[in-house]
Amino acid sequence: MTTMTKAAVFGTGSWGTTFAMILAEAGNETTLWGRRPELVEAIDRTHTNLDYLPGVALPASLRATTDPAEALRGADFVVLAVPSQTLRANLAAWREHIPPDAVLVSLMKGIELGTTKRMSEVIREVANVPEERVAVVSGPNLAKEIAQRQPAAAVVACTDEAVAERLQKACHLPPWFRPYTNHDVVGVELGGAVKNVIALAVGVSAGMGMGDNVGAMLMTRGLAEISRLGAALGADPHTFAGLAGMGDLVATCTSPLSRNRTFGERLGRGMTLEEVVAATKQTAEGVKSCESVLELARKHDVEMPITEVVVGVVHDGMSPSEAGMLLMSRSPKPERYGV
Ligand SMILES: NC(=O)C1=CN([C@@H]2O[C@H](COP(=O)(O)OP(=O)(O)OC[C@H]3O[C@@H](n4cnc5c(N)ncnc54)[C@H](O)[C@@H]3O)[C@@H](O)[C@H]2O)C=CC1
Ligand SMILES: O=C(CO)COP(=O)(O)O
Repeated sequence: MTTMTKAAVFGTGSWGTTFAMILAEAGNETTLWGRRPELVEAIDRTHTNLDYLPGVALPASLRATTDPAEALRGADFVVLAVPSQTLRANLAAWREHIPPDAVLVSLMKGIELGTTKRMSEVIREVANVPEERVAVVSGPNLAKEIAQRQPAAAVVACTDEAVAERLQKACHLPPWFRPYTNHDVVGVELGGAVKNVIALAVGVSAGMGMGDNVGAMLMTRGLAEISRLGAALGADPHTFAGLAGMGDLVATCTSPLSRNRTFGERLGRGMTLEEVVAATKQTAEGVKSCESVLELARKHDVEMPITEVVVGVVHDGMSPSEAGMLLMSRSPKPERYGV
């Protein structure tokens, strides 16, 4: 007799809820953990998440709870979808209930402020687990499209190929969700975190009224920045041509659904930072992670000019036109990729 795979998903935001839908429909016994009792109760009873996914019918088999111990009981996969900057504190509160052999899965796309750690590093440190028990899911996965059952592909990364394949199997749901495996955890995570910073830049340019040449320039040179940082941190350069690199960069930088692009667009249109923050109801990871990405780049002596001006515009009062001027006035150089 085969027993059902059990998954606990932490975070009832748009991506946590959508990924929990996929896991539940793929046949895993899935429980969603959330902070707010009213929302959790509504998900559990009415199978809807009106706050984050209005109009979407969640699978009847998907359970929800505010009790981490209940969600984690017997879990094979512990999927983490909270904001990157709160993960450390969240996980510290949950770790005592995590089953000893469970695989911890990060859906998050950020770099921790202060430590410059990737989410898989934070998970390993706080939950005290080896790298073979930590996996990352990333790629062009705008949650709202997937929740409406549009097809999407993703990358499931783990240094242990067998673990990646196990997770791939658990979330493979034809014709809706197609996960590929990859062993390059560093590259997959960097692609996901840094594309948010580049999406802020593309958004600012669009908000200023710039056209597609500017967007394409920022995306392409942004990919060069991601690749340079990846090379310095030991990532596989091929990862950045894949779904978690180029794929996610294009989806996020071009989609009106992207919170990061939209945040940038509002700044580019002349709204103040306070106004944009007040108008942004969901997690736009690049807003905080641009600072930790830049710090990481400086630690490793990597030049990231787009990231620098994003930090300037978002945090240091630089005007969007000053940012554009700075980028375009850099000394001319040959186009070389990954250096
Ligand atoms: N929405 C999307 O399309 C995708 C998002 N991601 C990543 O997934 C992660 C989560 O994003 P979303 O679900 O979109 O965010 P969201 O903003 O929709 O939801 C965040 C969730 O975290 C909870 N939360 C906020 N502060 C918390 C705290 N202090 N402690 C515990 N829970 C807290 C919120 O209540 C909410 O349930 C982010 O790192 C994001 O970059 C990745 C792929 C796609
Ligand atoms: O990561 C995402 C798509 O893959 C979502 O991007 P935003 O966080 O900018 O909405």
